[in-house]
Amino acid sequence: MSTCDNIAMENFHGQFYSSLQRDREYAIRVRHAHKQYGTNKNLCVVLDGLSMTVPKGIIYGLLGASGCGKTTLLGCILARRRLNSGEIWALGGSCVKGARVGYMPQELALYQEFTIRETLHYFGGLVGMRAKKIEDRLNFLSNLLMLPSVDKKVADLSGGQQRRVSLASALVHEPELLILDEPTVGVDPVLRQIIWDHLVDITQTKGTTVIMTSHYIDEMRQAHLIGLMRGGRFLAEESPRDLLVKFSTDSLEEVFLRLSANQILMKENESNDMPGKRDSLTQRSQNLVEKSHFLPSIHWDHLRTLLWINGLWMLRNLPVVLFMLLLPLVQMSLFCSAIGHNPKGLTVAIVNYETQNLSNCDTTLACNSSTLSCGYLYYLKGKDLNFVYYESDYEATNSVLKGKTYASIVIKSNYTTALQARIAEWRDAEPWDITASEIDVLRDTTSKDIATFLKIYMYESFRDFIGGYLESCDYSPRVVAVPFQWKKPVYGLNYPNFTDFVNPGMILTTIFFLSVALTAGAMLIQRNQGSIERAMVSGVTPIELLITHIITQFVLMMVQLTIVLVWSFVIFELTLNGSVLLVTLLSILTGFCGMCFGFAISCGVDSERMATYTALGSLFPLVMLSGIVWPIEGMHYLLQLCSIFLPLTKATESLRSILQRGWGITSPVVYMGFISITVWSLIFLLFSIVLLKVKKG
Ligand SMILES: Nc1ncnc2c1ncn2[C@@H]1O[C@H](COP(=O)(O)OP(=O)(O)OP(=O)(O)O)[C@@H](O)[C@H]1O
Repeated sequence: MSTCDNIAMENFHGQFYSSLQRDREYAIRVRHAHKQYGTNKNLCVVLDGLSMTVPKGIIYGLLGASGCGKTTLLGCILARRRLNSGEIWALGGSCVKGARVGYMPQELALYQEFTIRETLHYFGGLVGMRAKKIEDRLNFLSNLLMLPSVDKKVADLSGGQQRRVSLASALVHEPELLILDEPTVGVDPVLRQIIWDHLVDITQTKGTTVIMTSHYIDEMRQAHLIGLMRGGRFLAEESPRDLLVKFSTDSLEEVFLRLSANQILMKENESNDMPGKRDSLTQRSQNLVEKSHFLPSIHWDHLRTLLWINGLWMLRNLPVVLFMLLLPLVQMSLFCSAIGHNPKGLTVAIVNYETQNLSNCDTTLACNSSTLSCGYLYYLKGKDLNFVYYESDYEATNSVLKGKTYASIVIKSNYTTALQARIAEWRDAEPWDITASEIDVLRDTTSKDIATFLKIYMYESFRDFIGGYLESCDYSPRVVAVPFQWKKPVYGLNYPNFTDFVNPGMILTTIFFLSVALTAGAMLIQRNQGSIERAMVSGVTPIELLITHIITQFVLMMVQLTIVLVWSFVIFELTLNGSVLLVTLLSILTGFCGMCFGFAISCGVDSERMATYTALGSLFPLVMLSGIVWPIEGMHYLLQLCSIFLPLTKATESLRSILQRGWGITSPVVYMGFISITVWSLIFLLFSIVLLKVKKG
């Protein structure tokens, strides 16, 4: 049972039972409808106690100036907008949707990239029509509405042709009730008459009820009944013939003008004589705001058609889809090859006062060596540095000042003898020997990482050099080593690398934000094209929309995920010590969370531009505060508190522990990541559903 039917069932009881019997004779009955937009300051009352009666099997023309509320009234009849107060009964229930109604909105609300045939199969499929029947109707309607080749894309049609496809989409399933918002705009007079003849024919032969709006007042002569709307009410609701006779004219336009003038006069009298009458009228109207339920109402026809249309959309937008699939590949390739590797080929200025003759520089480490400086430089060069030799420390300093080199290394003239003395007489070493055995280093530390790496290279090469020299003198190298015994790390590598640290966060951020972009983009495109609105009138529920989008995006996300994981662990061989299954599951949950966030964004904002700003605006705080590029322990304690509540923080910690520590799901750090990302997905989903509900008004 659909949401609509549920509401109708609720309202069967009590005071409405008898009136419902009466309402069954009418296609539509509206009583004391009040609808306003905005709040106190910007209050705009569109329907002001309006009542409307549409018998079955007639054409009802809704006329009125632009902005008088015709579209709003149709939206309320279709339960796409809520009344503030008043009652609406449509085809015997409190709202009407699905196969019983055909709706042509004012805006086009068609997928531009689909052909006429695909468009009609989409709308027919949504209301459960079989393909054969749709084809028959397609032939009939394309002849009737003089459509071009049915295999032409909607985007390639003229404005008038596109509106005719929109009309055909409303007519395809031969509904009981047709609601057409300006169906004849942009249609030439001959075709306009053909459309009118068809509408008259289906009211007579099939008992169809048609409610239509038009700006061409005089074409409404052909309607059985017209409602002239102004100031939120009807000036008249009669047959055009009666109105023309009553006002002794042959122009409906003149009738409208004279009724409008009467209304202005009456309003002036009302406000002089009876202030407050309007308020009491509004208050007397019973508030029967439709209760919208989010009970799962799922139809296979809807799911099948929505999935087909989503797949077709991807096929028609192949460059966009390919871009979304290639993006993670490019991103992971760039990340793995550009981030976290030790800098190589750094240029360093060298001044070796011990020997300026490089060809004579003996690098052999022997106890009686006279050029130990050459030995040290040999080890340092092994760190892949690029040496530039200078004759004086003045020149070397200048090269650092001018940014030609990252550091200058100056070795004093009696380096070897001083170093040998320092080692042999370590306790009684003379101060000048200590000074002469020191190497002077001048660095440019504007790049923290390069400065740190240079320092590490110099320490490590000195450790290896001095160790080799001491061994050649039969000393233990440990005598001069820093007195720590670095055991093999419990988790991680002897030389931890930055790529491994950032990779878990990188994988999750990539999956999360690609899902956000895909989902928010697809939903907004459809919403702004009006196709979601139209699908909902065809009976599609928000839950069905969510399910089909989740399935479609899920397929894309799985491809993206496979690319990201294969690139990280197979191609770039980053550390993977834990379970591949857990890594995959956590990544899927993160992608799902991204989808839910994308839904929330698309429900919360109205334009793709705002969606992009929101997604970008959330990307940076998430990357900065989730411990992805820098440990959370290094952040301000207030930010540390914030970071706990972000969706990617616990998930990143969890993935890092799986990848590097090899921990399983029983570890609290690991399962907290799973719990946190699941809770966030639910929060985003609930938020989307609440927004959908609230925004409907
Ligand atoms: N979502 C909204 N929020 C605020 N105001 C709205 C909203 N939708 C419509 N309105 C206002 O309500 C009034 C009636 O709009 P509506 O679209 O129903 O008019 P209309 O009679 O269909 O106009 P037209 O013939 O030009 O299509 C207009 O003044 C419009 O600005």
